[in-house]
Amino acid sequence: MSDKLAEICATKMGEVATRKPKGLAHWPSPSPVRGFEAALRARAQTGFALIAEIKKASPSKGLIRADFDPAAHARSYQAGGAACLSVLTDAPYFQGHEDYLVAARAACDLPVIRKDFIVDPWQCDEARAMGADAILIIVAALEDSQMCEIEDAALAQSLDILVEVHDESEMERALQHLKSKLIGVNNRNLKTFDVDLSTTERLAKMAPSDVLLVCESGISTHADCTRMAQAGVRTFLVGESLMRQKDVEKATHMLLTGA
Ligand SMILES: O=C(O)c1ccccc1NCC(=O)[C@H](O)[C@H](O)COP(=O)(O)O
Repeated sequence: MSDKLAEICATKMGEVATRKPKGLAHWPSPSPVRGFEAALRARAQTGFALIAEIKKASPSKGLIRADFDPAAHARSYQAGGAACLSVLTDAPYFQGHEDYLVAARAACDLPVIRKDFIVDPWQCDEARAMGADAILIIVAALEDSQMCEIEDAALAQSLDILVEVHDESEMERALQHLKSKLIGVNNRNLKTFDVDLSTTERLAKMAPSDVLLVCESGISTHADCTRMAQAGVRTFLVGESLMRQKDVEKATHMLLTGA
């Protein structure tokens, strides 16, 4: 595990150990789950499928968007053609908040992943209570037994799971131990924060045909998407490059269609 990821996970474990899960008392009426993986699979059959990320700040770039409005972003992403949303709820490193997920999901019809560092199964219950449709499992952050427990907790809540890998050994662990067929290859090196799209091209060769691969991080143009499609990957998770745009709807459409 990289030093940065270890630091983030230690912070998250401290937080999880010292506070109680927020549940139905906090979010009294979670709406029915929206199919996250199904939406991506449907869209990837006919074009590029986009998970558009609502990301105020990041460890690598600091503040990305000062005039941050998650509901407005959600509407623009949907109008621009996104299939799903990703909303950062981690506060210490991404300046995220659970309220951003609630606001974004209420503003559109898209399925939403709670983008956070899930280190304890109860975070899955909390994710569903706030309205999330999917959670992230970061293979690099967890032991095999931990990631299986978290996956089972997510499935018990009818949540979809995006499994995130960075290299060959993490891809092998994901394929060997987890049930989810939605696997994201993160192109960001967590030691240097450099992004290298060839990571997806390399790891795509390892994925069985029933796995839907998601190319994560460092995508900023339609040409990037077209390049990834040569490796058989038609599904993308994009944050920063869209968050920095003035006209988010137009930029989302341009990313997906090239026009
Ligand atoms: O974005 C970061 O700086 C970062 C640093 C450390 C751990 C994770 C990080 N990002 C999480 C993500 O997976 C990205 O937000 C997501 O793939 C979108 O990437 P991008 O399009 O490059 O914003």
